[in-house]
Amino acid sequence: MARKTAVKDYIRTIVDFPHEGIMFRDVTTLFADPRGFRMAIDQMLHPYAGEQIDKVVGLEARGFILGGAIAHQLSVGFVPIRKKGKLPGTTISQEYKLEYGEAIMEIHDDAIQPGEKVLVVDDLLATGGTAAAGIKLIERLGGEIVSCAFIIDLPELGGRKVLEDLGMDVTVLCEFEGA
Ligand SMILES: O=P(O)(O)OC[C@H]1O[C@H](OP(=O)(O)OP(=O)(O)O)[C@H](O)[C@@H]1O
Ligand SMILES: Nc1ncnc2[nH]cnc12
Repeated sequence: MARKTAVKDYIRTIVDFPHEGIMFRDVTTLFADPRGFRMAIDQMLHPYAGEQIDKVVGLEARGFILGGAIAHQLSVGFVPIRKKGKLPGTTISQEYKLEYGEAIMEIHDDAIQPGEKVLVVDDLLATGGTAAAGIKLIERLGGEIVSCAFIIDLPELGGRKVLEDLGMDVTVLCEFEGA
């Protein structure tokens, strides 16, 4: 490939993973490259310069990698939203739809204080089910979501509209066609 100049150039596509017909957009190649990783973090943060953000919330699992770096850069705390049964303290739960069946996300019930301004972070927006569950958990704790930031949007899967219909501001760094 020619010289990489954009975040999208660092993302690898694996065909037929985890199922036949899926074009898996693999951000590990972006994370592994110091220039690419810094570019992604800087660009994800850029729209929020000067905005008040009290907490960064990352969605399991790749949202933890991005969220940790972004929270560190902002000098604010990081909060994980995890799949059911992983968090040790008292949690609240939210069901969400997967391609097949349903799953449950959880957050510690003392992780966000009412009125705190929250930035939600994940690597990829597909159907929006994961992020919508995260949004509901944060709002149930009284958090005020400033925005939801992703590296990748898969527009054909409609997640951006799902989040915007929930009243969310959404930022993405790049789009890929196909599921
Ligand atoms: O918009 P959606 O249709 O909800 O899909 C997006 C989610 O799917 C991927 O995570 P995955 O469920 O593969 O979990 P993992 O990061 O723990 O592997 C991705 O990192 C998002 O969190
Ligand atoms: N195509 C895809 N690539 C990576 N992660 C995903 N999560 C849902 N769809 C995905």
